[in-house]
Amino acid sequence: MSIAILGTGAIGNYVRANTGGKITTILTRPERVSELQVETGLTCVGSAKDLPEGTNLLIDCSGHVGLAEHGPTALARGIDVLTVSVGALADEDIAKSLTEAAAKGGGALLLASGAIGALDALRGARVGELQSVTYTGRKPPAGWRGSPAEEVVDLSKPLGTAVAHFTGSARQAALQYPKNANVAAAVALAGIGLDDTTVALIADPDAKGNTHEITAQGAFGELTFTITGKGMPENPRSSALAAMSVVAAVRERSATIRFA
Ligand SMILES: NC(=O)C1=CN([C@@H]2O[C@H](COP(=O)(O)OP(=O)(O)OC[C@H]3O[C@@H](n4cnc5c(N)ncnc54)[C@H](OP(=O)(O)O)[C@@H]3O)[C@@H](O)[C@H]2O)C=CC1
Ligand SMILES: O=C([O-])CC(=O)C(=O)O
Repeated sequence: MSIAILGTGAIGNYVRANTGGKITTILTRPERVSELQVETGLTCVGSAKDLPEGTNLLIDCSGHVGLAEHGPTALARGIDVLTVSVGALADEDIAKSLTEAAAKGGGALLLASGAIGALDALRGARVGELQSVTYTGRKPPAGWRGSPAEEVVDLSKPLGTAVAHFTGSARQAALQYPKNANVAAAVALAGIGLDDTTVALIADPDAKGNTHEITAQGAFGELTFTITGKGMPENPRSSALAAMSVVAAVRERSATIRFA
């Protein structure tokens, strides 16, 4: 298996450090190719067109823009793309370009479970009638820096109480919070879709970590799921589990017994 990675931030570096040398190529911004090559000793390229022949997996840990820029080219070359940037699919143009490239080239877009769980249960539950799914994302105030939460609440001052700075659909959440609501999109895509999944995003001074909660009702019964994830030291906005879920997906790719 020949694997490339896009993104050398908190998630990308964790993934590279925990996949036992399986990642041999870094796809980066063109201006960073030489510097990263010296720093890592790996093959570095500035475009998905230049990924070495034989690459069969590109791991995207870069965010929506990186997936939109490079995903279609990789998929059109028949390279599978495993992504954490799930919320990018809320943009209909990006979703169309990824879908068409995958259909043309035969690569598959693989969605990492990321910072959340219970997606397997939602996928099963939607086979029966799934009536409602809600997702609530709760992070300490610092976890919302650089997001539209700053237009609603002053994150530089101590918050006395929890503030819900967004309520709406998973599609709106994913489009407005590209660095914070990939989980909302994943819940929606596993369940009743981006427009019918109800989302609330909360800055909470008492939050013990990045808390994600799902409730669902349907023919299967009822589901409540809560996880409080630790933020990554390099980027408290991103939960460590998001990076771990990518490592798990890479490890399981070559396993003969694995979850379907
Ligand atoms: N599915 C899930 O559960 C989760 C998904 N995410 C998603 O993962 C993304 C990455 O998270 P994290 O690692 O913490 O973020 P970081 O900001 O730490 O790292 C992002 C990395 O991606 C690179 N990058 C961004 N855009 C491009 C581009 N257009 N071309 C090439 N490289 C690019 C950055 O490079 P540079 O420094 O040059 O900008 C940087 O190396 C988040 O933005 C979010 O969308 C995050 C958490 C959970
Ligand atoms: O890492 C998290 O806790 C969730 C996150 O940022 C996202 O969904 O984009």
